[in-house]
Parts: sequence; C-alpha cells; structure tokens
Amino acid sequence: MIKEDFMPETQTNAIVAGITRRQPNFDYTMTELANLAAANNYVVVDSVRQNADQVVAATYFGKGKAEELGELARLKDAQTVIVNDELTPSQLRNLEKIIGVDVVDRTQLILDIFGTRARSKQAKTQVEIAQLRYALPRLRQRNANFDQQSAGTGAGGAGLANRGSGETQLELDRRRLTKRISRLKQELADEAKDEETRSAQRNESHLPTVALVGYTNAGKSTTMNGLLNLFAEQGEAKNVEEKDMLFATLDTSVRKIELPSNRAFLLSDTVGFVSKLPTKLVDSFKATLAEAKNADLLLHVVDYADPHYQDMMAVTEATLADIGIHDVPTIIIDNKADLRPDTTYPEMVGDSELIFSARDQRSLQKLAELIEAKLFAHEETHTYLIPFSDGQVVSYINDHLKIDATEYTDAGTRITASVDATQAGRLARYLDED
Ligand SMILES: Nc1nc2c(ncn2[C@@H]2O[C@H](COP(=O)(O)OP(=O)(O)OP(=O)(O)O)[C@@H](O)[C@H]2O)c(=O)[nH]1
Ligand SMILES: [Mg+2]
Repeated sequence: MIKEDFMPETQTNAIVAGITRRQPNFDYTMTELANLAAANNYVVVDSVRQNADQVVAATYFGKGKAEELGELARLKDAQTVIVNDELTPSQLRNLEKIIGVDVVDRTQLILDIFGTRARSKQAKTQVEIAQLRYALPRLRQRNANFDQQSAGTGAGGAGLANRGSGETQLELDRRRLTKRISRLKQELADEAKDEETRSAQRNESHLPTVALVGYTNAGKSTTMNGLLNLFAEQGEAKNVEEKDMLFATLDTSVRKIELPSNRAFLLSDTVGFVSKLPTKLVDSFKATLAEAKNADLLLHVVDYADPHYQDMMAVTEATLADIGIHDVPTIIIDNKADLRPDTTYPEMVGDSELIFSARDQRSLQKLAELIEAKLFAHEETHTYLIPFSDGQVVSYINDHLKIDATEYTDAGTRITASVDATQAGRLARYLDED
C-alpha cells in the first residue's frame, strides 16, 4: 500500500458555498464538495447556499451573500471559502476582495487532489497540464494576493506565479507557462504512442477487452483485485491499489484474466469520475481513458450502498458521453451490497445488472460468468475432426477455445468447441458436421 505523503502541519477551516438554480442534484453536489474538501485536508465548518436563477457575472454570488460569507468566515474562523463551480478569474479576484479570505473553486479543489494523488510519470504530467491550463489565465489575478495564499491551495502553479511587478514580468511568466504546457503535451503524446505499441503487443492474441468504469471510490480496483485473485494466471495476479479515498487510482492498469472455461480477456482499471469533473482534467486524461473507449465491454461499478448512487450513475454516464464513449455494451455492477440491509446478492436485475459485493467470492464468480456470457455471446459451437498429423491445431484449440467435448477416433481428434468468427474461419477445413 502506498503511504499518503500529503499531510499539512495545520489544517485549514473552510466553508463550502454554492448557488442552487434548483437543479435536482444540488444537495448532492454540495455533499460531494464537502467530501472533496475533506479529501484535501480541509475541515469543513459550514455550508452555505444561495437560491438564484443565475450567477452574478462579476462576483458569482450576489454582493449581500458574499458579504455574509465574509462575516461567517470570521465567525467560524475559516481561512478559505470553497465554491461549488469553476469561477472565472475575475470572479475569483472580486470575491476574495469582498470576503477577505482565500477563495478556492471546485476545479482548483479537484486539481489539488489529483496533484496529491498522482504517482506515475504519466499521471503527474496529465495533472500538471491541467493545473497549468487552469493557472494561465489566473496568473495576474492570483499574483495580486499571492502572499495570502494558503499552503492547501498551492497546486495551481502558484510557484510559477509572477513575483515581480510590471507587465513585462507577467508576459514572461505567461510565455514560460505556455511553453511548458506544450512541452508536457508533447511528452504525453510520445508516451501515448509507446503505450499504444505496448497495448497492441499485450493484445497480440486479440483478446477481448473489458474496462472498469465508474464513480471514484465505487470499488473498481477492489473488483479488479477480486477477479485477479480468483482467475489470473500466475505472474499476472499483481493487485492494484484499493483504498477508501477519493481518486485512489489515477493510472490505467491492465491485467489478463483466465476463466476456468479456458477463455481469457483483458481487464482494465482506471481513474474514477466525480460530478463536474473539470473539462481540462478530462482532456488531460484522455490517454488514460483510451482503454475504456476501445473496450468490448464496460463494467460500470456503482456504490450501491451510497444513498446518492443514482446521481453518481448519471454523472458517470454523462462523463463517458463527454469522453466520446457511446454504445459500448455495459454491465452495471451494484457493488457493496454487503453494506445494505436486507439485500440479497449476488442477484441479477434483468440481464445486464448484477447486485454484487467485491468482497464476496460468489459475487465475483457470478460476475465472471456474466462477463463470459456477454463477451462470447456471438460465438458458435462446432465440431472439428483434426488428423493426428496436425497436432499443433489441437494445441491451439486446447489453449484458446472453450471445449465442450474431446474424443479420440481412428481418424484423429474430434473436438467440439466454441469459436468466434475469426477462429471459425481458421478452423473451417476441419469441420466435421456429419
Ligand atoms: N464493504 C465493502 N467495501 C467495499 C466493496 N468494494 C470496495 N469496497 C471498499 O471501498 C473503498 C474503495 O474501493 P476502491 O476499489 O479503491 O474504489 P475505486 O472505484 O477503485 O476508487 P478510485 O480509484 O478512487 O476511483 C475501499 O475501501 C474498498 O475496500 C464491497 O463490496 N463491500
Ligand atoms: Mg481505484
């Protein structure tokens, strides 16, 4: 298990604040904002909302509300106000002036969490690009009160902020930042090319691919590990990290799963989603999410024990659509059923949804069966007669196909097996349909 190395000496009190336009999931996005804040080591001391049909262009909140927030911050000893949306640079600056404490928007908060969690070079680069793109238009504004920035909000390129004064210095900073963004993008593109090659090599046997997707902390990594522990080949069983925290996984891991029937597929685990995931971040993580895009089957893991699970599902579906993932067959996994009272599991709901617990062997078995049924639904069963002289064909079948029967006859080995279209073509000349 990887140790958290982000532990500020002092915790910062924060107030979370949002504008509701009476959208149905508003309460939920505020709860989530508080969770995101907690994940960033803020202590949330209050939650404030304003009902409004639209935001005020200059200050986001109305002036009265902003002043109220300032008073509340002093009353509650909060050093930061966290806003439930991405603010424009000028809204951020104006609000800070009125409120008198640091203002952090939802985007900054999520970027900070990703910054803390990123381990691999690719994840770090992806997060840094998103952070720099966020910081670029805010360079001047954030500079105005740079000295007041608290440590907890420093990930947005504060180190690159303009410390000098005057237009020239600012221009210089901007140029330096822009240059760094394009260099990082180039690095990422080069890596993506390598990754493509690697993934092609990994899948030279054209195994079907299955991708875990879903909300952060839903149990994707735990499901991956459960399947690995039951079905992975020796040496392929290296577990991924599972942890009770938001965005534990930022990289994509791919493992081979070998089913008892002899069939195999590649399973990938990747970064989770959250509502209003900043588009810059989604953009940056396109390479990481490519596995899901190219998958034959998606496993949409849902935290079925969370009262907001339906909101979370909607967010996941919207994010997938955003990334351009449409029409991939999907199994919905209602996970953590063990935490729900009076819930029976494993149990199917219709033919593509499974009430499940990643900590339960029978659930994992059932999931494996379901995946197998979905992936290989298009297969046909044929009987082949292979002469003894073609022993390598028998080996191929034994290694790659699901076999229903084997019989040794005078003319050769008679095997009944399931094949997909390609395999059917390859084996056509051995067909023995008497
Ligand atoms: N009780 C219970 N806990 C579970 C189950 N599945 C996962 N968990 C726990 O939920 C937490 C999150 O699990 P992960 O597998 O790390 O979640 P994830 O979807 O990979 O999350 P991210 O990588 O952050 O997106 C961990 O503490 C798991 O032990 C389950 O079926 N039952
Ligand atoms: Mg994970």
